[in-house]
Amino acid sequence: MIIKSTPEVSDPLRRFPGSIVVMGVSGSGKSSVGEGIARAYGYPFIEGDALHPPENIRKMSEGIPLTDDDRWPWLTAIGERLSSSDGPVVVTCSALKRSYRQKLRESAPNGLAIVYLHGSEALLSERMRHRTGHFMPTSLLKTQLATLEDPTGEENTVAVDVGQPLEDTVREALTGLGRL
Ligand SMILES: Nc1ncnc2c1ncn2[C@@H]1O[C@H](COP(=O)(O)OP(=O)(O)OP(=O)(O)O)[C@@H](O)[C@H]1O
Ligand SMILES: O=C(O)[C@H](O)[C@@H](O)[C@H](O)[C@H](O)CO
Repeated sequence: MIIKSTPEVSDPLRRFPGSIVVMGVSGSGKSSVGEGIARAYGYPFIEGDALHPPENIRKMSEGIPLTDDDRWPWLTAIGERLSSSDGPVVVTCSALKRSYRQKLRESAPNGLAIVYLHGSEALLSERMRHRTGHFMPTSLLKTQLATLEDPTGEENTVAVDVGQPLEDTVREALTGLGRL
């Protein structure tokens, strides 16, 4: 008897053809997971925090939350990287509000997937407390969570719970991207 193989429901190595934004509040794992996705796909990795104007970094370091006006030039800089890139890239950006994500989507010429990393406040603050040499104080996590507009259900969006080992988080993100 010949058993016809069914097509894979989800192939983690089926690469999303456009760029990918890895989003979430501070400490949700954007850099770690973004690097993992970029490595798996062979796409360049862009650390969104490196595109902040120095004044934004100074504010956050002092425990002052950013405003829309602070974030807009930063989102523009990230959008420029998306629009000027020759091929798809993976970029990290907290992208807390729907309007911010809309701006990023409009900047990506070949479509944009969003990987949304989420976890409990207790878990995220614990991870932030344990990392060293990062400018972002744990005290800002509360305002990050208060500002966050959940992207679940938006176009080309994959939500991943980060309450699991990093490799599993990356694998789940790749599986979700493979389904888009
Ligand atoms: N399953 C996991 N998924 C993601 N990150 C994890 C996981 N387990 C542990 N971590 C750790 O959580 C910490 C926060 O991750 P990371 O710095 O990548 O977050 P981030 O969202 O980029 O933060 P920020 O926006 O503040 O720069 C790191 O120390 C990372 O190693
Ligand atoms: O949107 C914001 O309030 C900020 O940009 C932050 O989210 C940081 O960029 C980042 O996450 C660093 O910890």
